[in-house]
Amino acid sequence: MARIGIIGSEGAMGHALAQVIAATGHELSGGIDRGGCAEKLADASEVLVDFSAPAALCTNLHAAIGAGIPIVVGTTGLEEKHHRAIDEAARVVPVLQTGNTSLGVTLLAHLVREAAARLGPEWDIEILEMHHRRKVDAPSGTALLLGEAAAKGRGIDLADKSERGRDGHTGARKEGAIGFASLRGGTVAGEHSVILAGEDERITLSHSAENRSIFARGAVRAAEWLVGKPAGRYTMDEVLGL
Ligand SMILES: NC(=O)C1=CN([C@@H]2O[C@H](COP(=O)(O)OP(=O)(O)OC[C@H]3O[C@@H](n4cnc5c(N)ncnc54)[C@H](OP(=O)(O)O)[C@@H]3O)[C@@H](O)[C@H]2O)C=CC1
Ligand SMILES: O=C(O)C1=N[C@H](C(=O)O)C[C@H](O)C1
Repeated sequence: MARIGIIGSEGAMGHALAQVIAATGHELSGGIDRGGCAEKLADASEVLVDFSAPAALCTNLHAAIGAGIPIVVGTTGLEEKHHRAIDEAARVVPVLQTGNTSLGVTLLAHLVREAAARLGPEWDIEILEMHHRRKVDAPSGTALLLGEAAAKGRGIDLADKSERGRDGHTGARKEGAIGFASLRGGTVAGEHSVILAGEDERITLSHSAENRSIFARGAVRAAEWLVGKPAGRYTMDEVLGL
């Protein structure tokens, strides 16, 4: 059983995490939100779970390093500089970052990679996501994770091929592009579809989150798995043995 500290504890994910921590017999060492002291929380914890905001990431990584404990980063909307900071931190403590902690999406990424690897670039890949009206980042972390999986399958760099935010006279679709589209509304917990569109046929690989408990369960599983691991950057694949 692990002593788990939550960053973003009053948020939607913070509440879902607290429920899973209680239900699984782990101990909640505390929680912070904006203005809270990450160092103090880290000192009281065996592992941190961060579902807050990108602006908090560096402080949270430093707190984990200061206390010498692992951290799960579930926050999305991360940029290149955040990934560099995660790589740096992972030299000192165990860090797991993912845009989606659920078993279903972790498996879906494998299926997407496999499909992209087997189908040629004449199959257009489009990623569609829908989330609740409160979501502040787009495309979702999951959509980007699925885009990375498709790009890996194709042996290309996503940054070179991604098409985001089409509007106006865009011109025809570029061969080999990976497109993203984001919808926002209501209370949708998370819908993702990867559409592979070929000549006269289409494959759609989809995942629907019915509520946030799937993310919370995955994050708590990742947290308990990380305790005692050597420094390094880990993935949900490793946690779930996929
Ligand atoms: N990887 C995954 O599987 C999942 C990832 N997410 C991601 O997790 C994040 C949180 O989602 P959600 O819970 O829905 O969002 P909410 O807005 O409901 O909660 C965010 C919480 O983080 C707090 N927060 C904001 N800034 C800071 C800061 N600088 N330091 C500490 N706490 C801070 C907020 O406090 P305050 O109100 O005071 O600003 C709030 O309590 C998002 O990036 C979301 O995309 C969500 C679900 C699953
Ligand atoms: O903000 C959310 O709610 C979610 N965020 C993650 C994302 O950006 O993909 C995961 C999940 O889809 C819910």
